[in-house]
Amino acid sequence: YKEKTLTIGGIFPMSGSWAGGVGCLPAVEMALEDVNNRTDILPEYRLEMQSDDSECKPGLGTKVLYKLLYEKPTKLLVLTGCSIVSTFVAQAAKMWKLVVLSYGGSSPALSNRERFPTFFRTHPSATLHNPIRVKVFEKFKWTRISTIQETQELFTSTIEDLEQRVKEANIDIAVRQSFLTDPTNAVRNLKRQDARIIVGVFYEDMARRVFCQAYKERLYGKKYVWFIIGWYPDNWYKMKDDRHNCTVEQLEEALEGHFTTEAMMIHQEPTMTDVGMTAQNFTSRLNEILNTSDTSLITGYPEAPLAYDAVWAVALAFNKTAAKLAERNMKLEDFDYYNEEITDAIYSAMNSTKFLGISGNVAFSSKGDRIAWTQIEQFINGSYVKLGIYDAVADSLTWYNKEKWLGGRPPPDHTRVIDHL
Ligand SMILES: CC1(C)CO[C@@H](CC(=O)O)CN1
Repeated sequence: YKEKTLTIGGIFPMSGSWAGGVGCLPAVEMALEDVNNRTDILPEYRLEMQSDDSECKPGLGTKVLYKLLYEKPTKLLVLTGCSIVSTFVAQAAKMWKLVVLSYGGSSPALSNRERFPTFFRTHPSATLHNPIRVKVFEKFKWTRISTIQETQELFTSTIEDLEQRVKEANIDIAVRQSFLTDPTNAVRNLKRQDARIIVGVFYEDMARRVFCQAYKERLYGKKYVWFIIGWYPDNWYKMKDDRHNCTVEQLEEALEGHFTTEAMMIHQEPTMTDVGMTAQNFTSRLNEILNTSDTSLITGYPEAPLAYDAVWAVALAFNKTAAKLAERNMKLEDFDYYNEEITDAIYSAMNSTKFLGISGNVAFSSKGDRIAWTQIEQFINGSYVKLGIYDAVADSLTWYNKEKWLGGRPPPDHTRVIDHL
């Protein structure tokens, strides 16, 4: 029992623009231990991993991939983190008939079966923020929206997806602004063009500059609603940053009442999952392994459930594939980077993944995208309050009626005659 070994490759960013390997590698190792302790999963095989650090750099990530491929034993699949590394690895991996599973890739560009025919991800695409944004626009009858984005591919393709969705909902994006490093003019133009309901997509360092400018332009308060990204670190606006000259109090004033959206990366119920523990069990085990009192300092900590579930998705897919291949008198260990039949079997097993993991229901769209729930919060008196949860599959929005309006009611999306009376 478990006398044979199957090996996968793992590429983890331990430093760089997203050092998510710090929180995710321990979660992957925990999952490998857990699946190898299960006698009902891969009873003939131990699942092992060879991994290395990409520093979230595509070139180094590619070098790690080649090392994994040219060193024995044969790898049956590769786990990746950062989007930028995943795009390089997933384009190369198909030449070795390898399935790639990302636990940390959020870029919408990865939802492309032409470029990435064997790619899957347990990390949701950044476009997952858009359906709940549209749902909330409809809830408050906002049909005139404005957008402001940092010119990065991640944000450009997220706004493109939003444009698509709002059009289908008969909502209009009346004002579009973008900036590279200095948002001053973009924010000024939003004010000039009477933007009211504003979706802002940028990294947290730019968010501080945007809201400092919003403070100066008075583009905040009871007439405005800002929607920004919800996965910035806690107290992101309090970080020391000499690229803007506002005080924390000024930023807090400009930020009062803003909404954030984010994908939910950990199961919200205390219920037992299909991986044999509750989300709380997972969290306490991980905290013990990380041996830290302040997990907010661990990059990749929020994404750790995605990494843990990625290993389970691999183990369950290999389990299914082993049985399928046996019908054709083939074995997983026959894989040799050329055998398309084995890749196809792994691909179709991965494609039909469906289990309740630590990160919630794990399932993939036809493009390999993670299907997940999203949540919306509001910044009220200096802290975030959960306003609602959206399940896009069931198209159901759960709303807690906790929102606060500085003007006592939802602001209109444009100037109305009565405003002048
Ligand atoms: C939510 C976030 C921080 C988005 O970027 C991901 C990293 C990436 O897409 O490269 C990790 N998770």
